[in-house]
Amino acid sequence: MYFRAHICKQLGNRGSKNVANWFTSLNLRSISTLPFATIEVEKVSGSQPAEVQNLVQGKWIKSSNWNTIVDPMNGEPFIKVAEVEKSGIQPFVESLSRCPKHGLHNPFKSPERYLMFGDISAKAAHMLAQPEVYNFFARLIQRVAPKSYAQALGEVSVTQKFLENFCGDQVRFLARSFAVPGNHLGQQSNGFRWPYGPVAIITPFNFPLEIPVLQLMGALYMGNKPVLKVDSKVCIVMEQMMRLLHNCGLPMEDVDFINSDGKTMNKLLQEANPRMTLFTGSSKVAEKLALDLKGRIKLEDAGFDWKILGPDVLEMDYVAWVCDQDAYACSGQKCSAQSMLFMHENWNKNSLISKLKDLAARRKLDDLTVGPVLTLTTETMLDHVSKLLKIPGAKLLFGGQELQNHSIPKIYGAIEPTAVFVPLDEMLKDKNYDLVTTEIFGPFQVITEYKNDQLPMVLDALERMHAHLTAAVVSKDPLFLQEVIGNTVNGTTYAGLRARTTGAPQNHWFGPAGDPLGAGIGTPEAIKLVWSCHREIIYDIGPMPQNWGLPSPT
Ligand SMILES: N[C@@H](CCC=O)C(=O)O
Repeated sequence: MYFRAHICKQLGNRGSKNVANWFTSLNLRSISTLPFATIEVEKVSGSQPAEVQNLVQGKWIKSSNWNTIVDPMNGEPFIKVAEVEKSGIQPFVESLSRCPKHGLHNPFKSPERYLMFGDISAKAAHMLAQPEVYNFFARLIQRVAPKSYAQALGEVSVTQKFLENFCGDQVRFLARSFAVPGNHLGQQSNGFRWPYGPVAIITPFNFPLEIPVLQLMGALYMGNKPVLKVDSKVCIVMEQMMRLLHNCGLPMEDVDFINSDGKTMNKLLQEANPRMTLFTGSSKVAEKLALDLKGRIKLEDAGFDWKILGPDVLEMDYVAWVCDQDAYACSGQKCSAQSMLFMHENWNKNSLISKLKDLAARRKLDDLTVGPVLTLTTETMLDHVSKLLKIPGAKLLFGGQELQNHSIPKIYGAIEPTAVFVPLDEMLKDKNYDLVTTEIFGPFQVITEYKNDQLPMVLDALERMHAHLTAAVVSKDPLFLQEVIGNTVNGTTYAGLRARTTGAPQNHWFGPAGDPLGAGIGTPEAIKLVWSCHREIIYDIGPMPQNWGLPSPT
């Protein structure tokens, strides 16, 4: 993306220090003059808390129930979210119910809306490419889901590029149909992409902009009417983005935006009965929703994502750097984060671990290259480390300590980038396997080692895992890549010397495989699969066969 290249060049000239300060010191147009924004991102604080509202039936509404969000960096209450209570869901239920099953548009109804969304995407992409706008969103993401400026900007960049991809005619091309000649004159079958109509989207805290925008726009493009719920801790980002989209022409009534607790959302889903719900988040909630919604759901849930370093040791510094980014960028809070590294013994002989340790030591709270963990406490994570260290042969490779000199509130976690070594044979034992493969959504990974003849054990470990989201096979040997890819299932698998587990841009399908409920995000295939179903219209218009006579019954 051109603005990314521009920024990187600037950053290169200045070093990566204090990037946020550098941006705020730029002579940017005052944030309050952004045509859509209702907040000033640098001013949101305990003394000037921001408010987040709900949108239903085309109107922004407050609520008498305010949920206070604390600043993850210092515990100050800094955002007030108007949360809809159970008694307040009726307008949302009515709004969804007004949308028929055949959607707001489809190939036979209001096709001009496909073009309208092409225009909205073009305008929104252009707007997000303006420095004052992308900086606004990158900083807002940093305020609520602390990550480095580069990581926050990466999220804005993926979103901007995604919108560019669906400008002009690209939305209508998503609904491309096909025709197959029939058995006789006048018969022809046509396959169409059909919307579900009323739908729901539930998204997590870790990508406050990228995940909701990509899913929301996909839902809209295909003709659905979504109600969107984003994790309350970060919902302010999407609330502001909704305002940007309205500014770019999105009709106010096309999307409802709700803030509530999980129970209220569950009640809304039960009563409004959306035809499809897309859930991105933890496996536990996903399983409950699948039951409650009787399977009318698609999921992008947890990933215990792994990387295998093959026997050929090459480009050690590069591979070590990718491992560090995959395990610890965003403090390990990506669904794609590297949770387990299987390293061929040749890498261990070549000091990979000491390189990983040095790279992890560069991370600091000042620039948010390591920061608060929003779903686990320090105690829970360190407790997990101690349990792993009781396994025979296990050892702490680095980390394992609370961050120093921080004011991250106790409800959140704050640990150094951490790696624990667990021997492969111990990991595979039934009594250890579940513990070793428990996903810790923080700056934490397990590292293990294998020898040439132990690849089947590694593949066995992978076969026994439950969530199959991202994976990386690092090797130049095509036969090795073939062997590992052919015996595994992860939906987004990178293969080759530069393989990674994280950082999927909008042009890579991102989603789990091996699960009929698995959803995808980003690409045209993901949009079509998640947000539309197949409808076949078989035209059979005649003429009647010559000399047709009444056949015997069959
Ligand atoms: N692009 C992000 C994932 C977004 C999730 O749906 C990554 O690669 O970690």
